[in-house]
Amino acid sequence: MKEKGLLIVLSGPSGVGKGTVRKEIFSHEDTQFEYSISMTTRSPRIGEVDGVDYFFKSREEFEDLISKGKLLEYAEYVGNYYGTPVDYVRQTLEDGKDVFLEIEVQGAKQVREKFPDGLFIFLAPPSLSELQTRIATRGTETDELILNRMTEARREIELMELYDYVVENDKVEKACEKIKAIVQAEHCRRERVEPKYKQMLEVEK
Ligand SMILES: Nc1ncnc2c1ncn2[C@@H]1O[C@H](COP(=O)(O)OP(=O)(O)OP(=O)(O)O)[C@@H](O)[C@H]1O
Ligand SMILES: Nc1nc2c(ncn2[C@@H]2O[C@H](COP(=O)(O)O)[C@@H](O)[C@H]2O)c(=O)[nH]1
Repeated sequence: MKEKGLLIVLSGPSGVGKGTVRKEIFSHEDTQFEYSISMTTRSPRIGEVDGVDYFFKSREEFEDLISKGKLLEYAEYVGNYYGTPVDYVRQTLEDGKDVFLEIEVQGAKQVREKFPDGLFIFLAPPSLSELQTRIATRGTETDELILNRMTEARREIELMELYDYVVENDKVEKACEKIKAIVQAEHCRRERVEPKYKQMLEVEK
């Protein structure tokens, strides 16, 4: 029987660098994970492409997906919906491939309930002031939205102890290496070789 893939959830406050870290990981050809593109009702930022960065939806379309059970998880975050398409995730895991989700903390909590054996990694900022600087430097939010995201960030950081691992995103390369090492270690931990040895010992008897 084909082994199922591993569900990897990268979460953490807005602006910590989840997208930057994810893009760096996926920029390498040897990366074996499949990225699940989220749905959102947020408007595209300059340069964002529908079907690449997100599937951009109206509120009506998103609420229809919720009512049809098409989302593995969803959350309303600073005035917009964000959610993960359930069919894509389940099918890709069934195909034996690892799926990588990059989502906020409320959504990660819901995924934990449905996939308790997923791998949950919290990306933490070096400090709150550095987090605020990163959101502001990105230049995508108004001053009011930066404050809203910082309020959320304080709540989210309190929940980091619920994760399997916390990785500090001080330097992007270092954070990526740690995440890849965690995933590799998790695969080794799950690879059960006992049946093979039991069989060998049986043959010897
Ligand atoms: N290690 C780092 N050191 C300095 N700047 C960083 C680092 N990681 C990311 N950044 C910068 O911080 C800003 C926010 O990064 P990014 O958009 O990846 O965050 P995010 O967690 O994905 O945010 P959101 O959840 O809002 O989408 C970007 O301008 C990015 O270039
Ligand atoms: N619960 C979910 N959160 C998601 C999903 N996709 C992205 N996100 C998170 O939302 C915030 C805001 O994102 P932004 O692109 O507007 O900056 C951020 O923390 C994302 O990680 C999802 O499918 N579900």
